[in-house]
Amino acid sequence: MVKIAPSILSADFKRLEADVSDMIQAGADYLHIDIMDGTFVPNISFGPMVIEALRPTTDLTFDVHMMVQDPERYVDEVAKAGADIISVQVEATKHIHRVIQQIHANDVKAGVVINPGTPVSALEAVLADVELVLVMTVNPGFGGQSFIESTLEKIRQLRQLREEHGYQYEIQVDGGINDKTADRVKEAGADVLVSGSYLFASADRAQAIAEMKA
Ligand SMILES: O=C(CO)[C@@H](O)[C@H](O)COP(=O)(O)O
Ligand SMILES: [Co+2]
Repeated sequence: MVKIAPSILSADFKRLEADVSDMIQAGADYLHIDIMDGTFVPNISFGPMVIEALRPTTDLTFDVHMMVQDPERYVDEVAKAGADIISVQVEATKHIHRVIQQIHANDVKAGVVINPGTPVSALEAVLADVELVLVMTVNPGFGGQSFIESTLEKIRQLRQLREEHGYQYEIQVDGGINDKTADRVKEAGADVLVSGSYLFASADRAQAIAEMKA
């Protein structure tokens, strides 16, 4: 069964703790936390302080998606704040292998992320070293965008490479995931579905999560 990771970018920040706890009750498997720096992406969200504030409220897996230029500058701080998984964009660093080592040195699982315009081949050399591969199904920076069809093929490729080589990573998708697109990414081979605007706007979040998992 797939895992569901609500993205708190779409939460109500004035009642963040309550919104997070509501999603946990509703059946979330991971909490997806988007850090945006205003340089790698044209938006600024929040930093490690928010992770630190939420950490004592739950044991749920904190899945941190860093949309930050040169993420090596902040990985240690994000780990110390309480991340369980840290994923970095392959386009944002000249030293992807070194950043993965840095994440692991903090006893945190490492993920790598590719934008819709980046091919799977850009991370082939590190696929054996990571616990998660995130295929962006929208261009990163904002919630509420439409799913990009051409990303489905990359999910299939990652599934095939994992089978061929015995790699261990989970395949995660992020952007435009709702009741309709969920079935398509599952069929292509995704293991973890990130969803922000759709889940947070659902009148019955438990039902929305259960339907996505089904
Ligand atoms: O990383 C990002 C956006 O860059 C995401 O995690 C969004 O928060 C997903 O939002 P929806 O597309 O599901 O509304
Ligand atoms: Co994200």
